[in-house]
Amino acid sequence: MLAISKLRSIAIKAVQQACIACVEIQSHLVNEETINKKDKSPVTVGDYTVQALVIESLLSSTQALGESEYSIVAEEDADTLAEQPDVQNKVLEYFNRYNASKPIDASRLSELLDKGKIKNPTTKRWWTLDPIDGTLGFLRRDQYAVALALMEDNKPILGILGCPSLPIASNTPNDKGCILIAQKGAGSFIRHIERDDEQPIHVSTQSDSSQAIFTESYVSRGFGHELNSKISKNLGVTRDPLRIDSQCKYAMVARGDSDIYLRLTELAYKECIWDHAAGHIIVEEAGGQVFDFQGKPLDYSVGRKLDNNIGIVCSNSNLYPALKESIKKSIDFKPHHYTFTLIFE
Ligand SMILES: Nc1ncnc2c1ncn2[C@@H]1O[C@H](COP(=O)(O)OS(=O)(=O)O)[C@@H](OP(=O)(O)O)[C@H]1O
Ligand SMILES: [Mg+2]
Repeated sequence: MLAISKLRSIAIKAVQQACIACVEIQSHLVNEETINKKDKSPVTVGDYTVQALVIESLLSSTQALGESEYSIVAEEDADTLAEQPDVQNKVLEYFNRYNASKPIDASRLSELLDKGKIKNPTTKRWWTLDPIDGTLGFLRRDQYAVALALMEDNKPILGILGCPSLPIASNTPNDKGCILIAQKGAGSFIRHIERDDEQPIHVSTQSDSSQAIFTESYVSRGFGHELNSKISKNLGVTRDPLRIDSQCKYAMVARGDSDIYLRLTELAYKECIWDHAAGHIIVEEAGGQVFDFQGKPLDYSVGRKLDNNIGIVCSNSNLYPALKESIKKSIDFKPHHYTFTLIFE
């Protein structure tokens, strides 16, 4: 099996190229290039182009080193794209521009995209990819991320988050575009999209909950923001939350710009694994905690969704115990986890 350090470089290269493509595609995006998937979430030329580019890059880099193919679990597939010939042509045009040495046709494009369609990985190591996490942020020209994780025995061992619109540091707001990287047992790092040097990152040491900085989704889905404000009130938080799209929220906690990220929108919603695997290991390797609302570890062993988990609790280590208590005070989970009620004083 390939050394993890080799796969780390391969994954960074794939995400770096994807980020460059995202920036260009975003600058040319017009509404016609947005179509609706069955679930009505917007999928753009960007999502398909990036999924195909990353899969092609991972396959060719690992194959060149004689490694057998790893399963890939990714957000998009070719079905909706095939119904939209104009969008498909645009995706092919972009793909072949970035992959000029090995141009492909529509059928190979579908084949590449559909590699990500599997329900359950069949290899010990497997990739999970969200080509554009935070599609709404991408369309709004705000925050989004290319999220790639390598799993081994159903746990993340590598996480790469490409954040093309996120400033490399909070004190240099105009210097945008960073990649966060974590390898199991080797820490978390940040690098600029256009530079090779990496700096270690750590979660904050904040232990005064009144000063804690919460981060939550930009859009409030279900009872999301209401629940978070309940929990932060019970924790004694006094500051307004940050609202950011995508796994950039994990990035903010991992580098200490935020102390807590909470996510629970409705009980019936099951989180997609590609929305969490990369951010999860990046926060853990930066010294933070990632569990669900009942304190359970995230279980990536049951297919494309976190079916055994309820929501996400991500925090620096100092605040985690008090946060758990505040969650207990704010939500009453009923037996068998079928329902819960927010507790109002
Ligand atoms: N109901 C509900 N609850 C929780 N999560 C949901 C829900 N519906 C969708 N999604 C997934 O959320 C991903 C975007 O999350 P964000 O936190 O970036 O949302 S937001 O843009 O800030 O509102 C988004 O990922 P992308 O599709 O990659 O953008 C979805 O996978
Ligand atoms: Mg996506």
